[in-house]
Amino acid sequence: MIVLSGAIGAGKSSLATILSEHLGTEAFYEQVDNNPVLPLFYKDPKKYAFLLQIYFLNKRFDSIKKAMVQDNNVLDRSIYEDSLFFHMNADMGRATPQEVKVYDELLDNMMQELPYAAAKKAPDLLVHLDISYDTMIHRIEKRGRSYEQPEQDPTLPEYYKQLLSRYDGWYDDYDYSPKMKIDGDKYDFVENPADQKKVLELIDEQLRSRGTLK
Ligand SMILES: Nc1ncnc2c1ncn2[C@@H]1O[C@H](COP(=O)(O)OP(=O)(O)OP(=O)(O)O)[C@@H](O)[C@H]1O
Ligand SMILES: Nc1nc(=O)c2ncn([C@H]3C[C@H](O)[C@@H](CO)O3)c2[nH]1
Repeated sequence: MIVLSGAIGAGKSSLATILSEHLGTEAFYEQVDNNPVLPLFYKDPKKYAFLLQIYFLNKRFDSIKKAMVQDNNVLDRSIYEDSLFFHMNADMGRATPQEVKVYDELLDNMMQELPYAAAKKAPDLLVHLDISYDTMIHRIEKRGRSYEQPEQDPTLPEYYKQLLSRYDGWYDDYDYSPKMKIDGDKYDFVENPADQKKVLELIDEQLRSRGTLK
């Protein structure tokens, strides 16, 4: 299983489609447009942060179990980033220490079950999409989900900046599997075929060296 990571609008869903088509495998997507809790969270984060987190945890676990059945299936966000989101929200006062404790223990407990539920516990490769704040805002505007737009809520730019700064440390500390970083500002793998080819080559190279691509 290949897992993609990156902030909001980094291009994970787009790359999951491109990469899985390239490898002839299946992509597993985060529940967004059909997620009933996400718009509630953006409207009232304090009330819904914990519920949203449990929603994502449940869906993510389900995707991991399905994705791990075959080499090189692609998951468009890691379960470890959910924890990054939740701890950031908790530090902003949107979840109580008790909720954090319940979440952390539940996550830990569920992760211990993974080797029984799936073939392997960790991904074969993490592909991190690194983007700047300007790119992030541009992509969020381009995609146009209403509840994510900065003009809906003046606190969102600060939320996005915090998220990006936490991602830097998160990637450096990540050690569950081999990892690689793609410069999401530099490579327009959505609209530029030469960039797309280059990004796929970079990932293929890593997969070959790990023995999951012949
Ligand atoms: N490398 C890229 N070059 C140009 N446009 C891109 C690139 N990556 C993504 N986009 C565009 O940016 C928007 C967001 O991309 P996408 O939905 O793939 O991001 P994501 O990382 O899955 O976001 P989220 O975490 O919110 O689910 C889309 O409109 C997509 O077409
Ligand atoms: N609070 C919170 N916790 C998560 O684990 C999480 N994962 C994703 N998201 C939000 C970001 C995008 O708006 C949208 C799509 O990624 O969903 C999250 N929000």
